[in-house]
Amino acid sequence: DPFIETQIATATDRTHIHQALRNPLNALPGPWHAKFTTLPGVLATLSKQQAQHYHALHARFGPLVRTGPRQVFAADLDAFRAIHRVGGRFRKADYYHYFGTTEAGRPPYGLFQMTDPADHARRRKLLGAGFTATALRGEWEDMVVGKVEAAVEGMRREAMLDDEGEVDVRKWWNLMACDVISTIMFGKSFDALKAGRKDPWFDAVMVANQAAFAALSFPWLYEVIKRLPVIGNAPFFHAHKALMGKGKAAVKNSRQKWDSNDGSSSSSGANLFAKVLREADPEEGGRLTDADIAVEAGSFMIAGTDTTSNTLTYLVWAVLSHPDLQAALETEVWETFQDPSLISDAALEKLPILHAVIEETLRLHGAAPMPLPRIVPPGGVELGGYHIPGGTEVATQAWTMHRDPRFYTDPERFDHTRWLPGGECTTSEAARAAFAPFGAGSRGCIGKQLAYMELRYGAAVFFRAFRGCRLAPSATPESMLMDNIVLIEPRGKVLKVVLPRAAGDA
Ligand code: HEM
Repeated sequence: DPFIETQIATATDRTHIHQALRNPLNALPGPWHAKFTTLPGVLATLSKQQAQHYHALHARFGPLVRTGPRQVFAADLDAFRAIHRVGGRFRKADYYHYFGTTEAGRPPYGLFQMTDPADHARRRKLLGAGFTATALRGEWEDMVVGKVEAAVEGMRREAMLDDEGEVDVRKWWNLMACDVISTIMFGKSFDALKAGRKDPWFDAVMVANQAAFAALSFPWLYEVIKRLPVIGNAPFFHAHKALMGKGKAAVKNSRQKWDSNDGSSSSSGANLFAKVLREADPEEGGRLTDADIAVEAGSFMIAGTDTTSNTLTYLVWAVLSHPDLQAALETEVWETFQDPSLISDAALEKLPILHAVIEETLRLHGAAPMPLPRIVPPGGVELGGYHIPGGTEVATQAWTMHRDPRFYTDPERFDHTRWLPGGECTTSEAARAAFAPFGAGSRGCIGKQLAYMELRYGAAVFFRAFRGCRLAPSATPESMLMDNIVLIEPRGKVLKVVLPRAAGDA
């Protein structure tokens, strides 16, 4: 069994002490145990301190740190550029195979999970056309507006029913982001906003993620337990089946006739794939099987929901924590759009304060600041003055790049003025180059323009509707501490805001 062979090879590699002593990575700075194990990073991840753990190692050991027998972290601009350069030969680590809706680590892989550069380039070409700003504005902007307005309306309703006038904005941003991406992927929204709660599909995602993490971190144990009678039947090992089952709806709606989709349930129900398949040349289109569509639909749901909604949540938190900024943003959106019919994504993009607030939120609270592991190409590379052998895993993380005082003055401080004309993020080449909330290069976020559209509309419609809102007493800095396993989330899980009583009348 090739799988068992790989596991034995990996385990032997980890435990062979004499091999560890000959490793060229021994020249790199790092904790002593990095020669033998990656376990401290796994444990930090389990305690939701993934990016923070590696950040602390950078603070202690510098921009290049060895973190495991064959694992290195880099936080230098040159190293970052080399690793993520378009056309560069660093491929994604196999780790990504564990982030899908299929059985842990098993194909078929979606765009996010693919590690083979040629496979990825083909798939990206096929799907990418649907995610440019122009395509999104032409095909989905009205739908996004509808979902954002429904979320803000839901917040208003919930606050009115609450004695203190409080509402959990994180919940509503999450439902909004879910309905947006499900409409694009499935042709029909999951209707989370209508139901007022997350679709049960996400429960299966959570269980599948836990199984994937177990399979990745403790492969032997996982494979053994999975094969045991009774316990091997536990939902933990089978959550992926429900996810793939739901994916069939995406397949069905990819066969619908594509015409300008308004995203409502009454439209044809055509989804992104209907357009992709219609426009791709038959040979390329033919490469997208039913299973591929089901996998992509699920994978985009995962990549496109909590990311955007947690970023919007932190945006509201950051703005309400700075009353002068709140007043300035409220005035900007209110005065520019006294006539709400003038609001459009293209117009929102031009608002300086809104733009600056979004960028600064993405710098300090971007939802995906985690390590992005890549594999050093055969022959090895020079990084930060050290030779890194081919096959080494090397990771960069936005968490550290975005908090580096070499690139940003007083980096931990939320200061949107950095992004205003003349601010350091518009004048400093290094500040711009280190900013990578959506990753970089050919594996950068395909949903970046959609995320910006949701962030712009979400923030503008919210601060226009709820002028003078404030943080609820429960929204303390402790409750908003960032936990991180891949994505960030507030430790308190909710962000409660007190809405003004006559909110939304405007
Ligand atoms: C604020 C919101 C978002 C943030 C911060 C974010 C961040 C990221 C990052 C850092 C990566 C690179 C991962 C890596 O290199 O390992 C990525 C990739 C990706 N994102 Fe996003 N994302 C966001 C929203 C979205 C949305 C809305 C979608 C859905 C359309 C999406 C879909 C994807 C996909 C499919 C990839 C893989 C792209 C590829 O490998 O070609 N993301 N995202």
